[in-house]
Amino acid sequence: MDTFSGCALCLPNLTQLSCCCSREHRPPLCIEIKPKCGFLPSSRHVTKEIKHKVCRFCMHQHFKLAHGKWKRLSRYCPLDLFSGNKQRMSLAIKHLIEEPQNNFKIFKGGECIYSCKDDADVLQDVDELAQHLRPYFLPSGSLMNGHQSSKVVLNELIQVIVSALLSSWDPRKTHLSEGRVRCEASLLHRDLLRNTNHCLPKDCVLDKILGTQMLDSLDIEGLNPLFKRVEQHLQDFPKERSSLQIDGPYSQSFLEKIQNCPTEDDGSIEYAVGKVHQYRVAMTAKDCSIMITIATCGEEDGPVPSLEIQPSKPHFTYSVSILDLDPKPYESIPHQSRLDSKIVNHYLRSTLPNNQELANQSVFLGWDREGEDCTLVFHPV
Ligand SMILES: O=P(O)(O)O[C@@H]1[C@@H](OP(=O)(O)O)[C@H](OP(=O)(O)O)[C@H](O)[C@H](OP(=O)(O)O)[C@H]1OP(=O)(O)O
Ligand SMILES: Nc1ncnc2c1ncn2[C@@H]1O[C@H](COP(=O)(O)OP(=O)(O)OP(=O)(O)O)[C@@H](O)[C@H]1O
Repeated sequence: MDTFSGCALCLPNLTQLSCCCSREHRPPLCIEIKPKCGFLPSSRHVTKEIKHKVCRFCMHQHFKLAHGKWKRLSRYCPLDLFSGNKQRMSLAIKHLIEEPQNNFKIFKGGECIYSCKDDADVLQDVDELAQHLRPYFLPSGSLMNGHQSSKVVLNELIQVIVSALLSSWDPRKTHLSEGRVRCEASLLHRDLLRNTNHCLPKDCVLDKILGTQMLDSLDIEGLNPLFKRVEQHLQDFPKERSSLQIDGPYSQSFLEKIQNCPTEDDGSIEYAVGKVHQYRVAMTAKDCSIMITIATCGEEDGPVPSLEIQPSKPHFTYSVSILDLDPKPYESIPHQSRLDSKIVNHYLRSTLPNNQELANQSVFLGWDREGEDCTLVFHPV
């Protein structure tokens, strides 16, 4: 905790439900998912073809493993989760359960019962999790036991999470462009990727997050020159830092700068600032978490509107919230640019044998072996 910050946020405890209708007094379950970026960039500014094919999360996994952040590769792909296709979403959640890293946690009655434990035997953990979940998803008299019941229980949990992620009051759909929702690193069968209808219910939590993430329309490669334009402007007119709201406040007028940003680059500072602000908001949405809190509802609780997730299964009351929305600082943009190059170069080097030669040559193309930008720029004299 930053005890010098001078301010603090007081938030409700999202692992609990404000109104828990269960008479059985079973503690609520809360599933926390940090979904990360759910689309492939289509910006013409992207210089590495691989970024149009493999998503940032999947490339980043190899970088994280190499740098010791995690011991095992996660098979989770955010593009599966954001696809709107229930089969793909279920697999994405299954992969999160297998290797939660910092993307998946489960709380029971406010206490974390499942999260990343890098040294633990994962299989044992999953069985332990199933034991916790059994009373929520299997009838008390069920004769099923052992491995079979764990599978059923985890499958039920996955179905409930999918339903909560897709829940929306709006009957309309957001159709997703196919080229942006298929990641070549995802382990899903190509047919499943090809023959599915990609759409999310409008206004479901995934639709809201994805829409905000997509404010990053230029990719960091297209954003970088605009960041430099803003930097130059601030050097020339330092007093404008405050009116351009570079460090906030994140008020209505900040929102207007984002909404009213010109669609084409007219060379103005307004365009550059608008795009930088949009990028920072998108970064926040790429790093936020979803909290899904559920509690069992008995039939004796009577009809409670919109609380039924699956008609033939146990009924749950639920709430879906978004967490960790603190704005990403303006100063982090150069770091983002360097990190992007490192991740992509590392991926090309480590996974694609045919790119070995390209990677070895990369020092001449402007990247050293660590992926740092080391381009020599020759100016006319
Ligand atoms: O850059 P990324 O994608 O690695 O995201 C960072 C997260 O790493 P992750 O990949 O989710 O393990 C990182 O997560 P951890 O602290 O590693 O759990 C932070 O959320 C970081 O945000 P901030 O700089 O602390 O505001 C995140 O940094 P931002 O890029 O969102 O600023
Ligand atoms: N309102 C809340 N209700 C319940 N749990 C919460 C709430 N806010 C945060 N948490 C829990 O605390 C964890 C850390 O929260 P958060 O990411 O907002 O803090 P942070 O200080 O930014 O930490 P970090 O730097 O690790 O991201 C979350 O992943 C979540 O498990």
